[in-house]
Amino acid sequence: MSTEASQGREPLLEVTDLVVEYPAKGIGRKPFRALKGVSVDVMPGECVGLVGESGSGKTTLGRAVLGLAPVTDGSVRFKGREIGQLNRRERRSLSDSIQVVFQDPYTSLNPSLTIEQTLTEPLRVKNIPAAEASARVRTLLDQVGLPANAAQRLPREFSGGQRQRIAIARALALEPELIVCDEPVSALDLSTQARVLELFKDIQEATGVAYLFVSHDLAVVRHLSHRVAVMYHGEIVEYGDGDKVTSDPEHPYTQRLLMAAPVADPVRQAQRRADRARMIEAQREADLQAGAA
Ligand SMILES: Nc1ncnc2c1ncn2[C@@H]1O[C@H](COP(=O)(O)OP(=O)(O)OP(=O)(O)O)[C@@H](O)[C@H]1O
Repeated sequence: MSTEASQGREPLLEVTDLVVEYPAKGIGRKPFRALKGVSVDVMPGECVGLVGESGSGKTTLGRAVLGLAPVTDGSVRFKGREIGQLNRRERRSLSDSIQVVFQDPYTSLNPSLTIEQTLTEPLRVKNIPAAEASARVRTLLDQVGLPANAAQRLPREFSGGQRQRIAIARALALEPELIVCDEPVSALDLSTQARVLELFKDIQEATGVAYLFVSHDLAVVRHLSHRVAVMYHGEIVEYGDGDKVTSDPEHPYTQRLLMAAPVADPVRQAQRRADRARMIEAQREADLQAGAA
């Protein structure tokens, strides 16, 4: 099913029968199959919500889209190209086209860089002249609802919601076509969540960027997803129109999710996600450096 705006167009992202296995921990043990044949697609300018409980495989799917998961079988195609078969130059260009926003705005920003430095870093790698980069920073700050004087300040001077706006601005710096949003509002209080979700929506309307929006919270994905995929134990059990899936689900698991309480141990969950976000960021930076070399 496609959104009205995207009818007749090719998918931006096409994941087909994807299997991801993590290596066995210990001799004689089997690899752990985190994704068991997952198919999902995202059209240009669309938001596809990926919802499911902790451990269902959402982050693994997001990592596979970024080319960072051990794909055992199936395919991940971006604009028709198999991600695993890209050469170094193509991978670098993919890093520009697919960006990521993580859950924790406290750990995803470098505390020693000013906001201007944070936002110009990806532009510097692309050899964009300093004056042009500065102008771009002003535009990005405006786009995410922050004042121009935020540029000279450090992340610690901002609230969680403001930091997430900065992380979104950084993701937008290279004008990506797709942003993988990995629980981007889960660390925020409810009213801040609502404002940041509105921002995601406004940005999508203004720029036409597509989102793969990962969340454990059905209420969050409902807010901006055109389509919703529900994950359970490494499989997609329900996939379709966002309103339908989030208000009148067919699968018993989605029905339970609709009634479910939030995560049992949010502190542990946040810690695990922060660790993984750091790992993903380090891998992407290593990729970028390797590409720039
Ligand atoms: N690097 C890894 N090595 C081994 N197993 C892993 C690895 N990363 C994730 N897993 C396992 O794969 C399964 C899916 O994990 P994943 O993080 O994708 O789920 P999730 O739905 O995003 O959960 P959460 O919301 O808690 O992050 C889990 O059982 C997890 O323990």
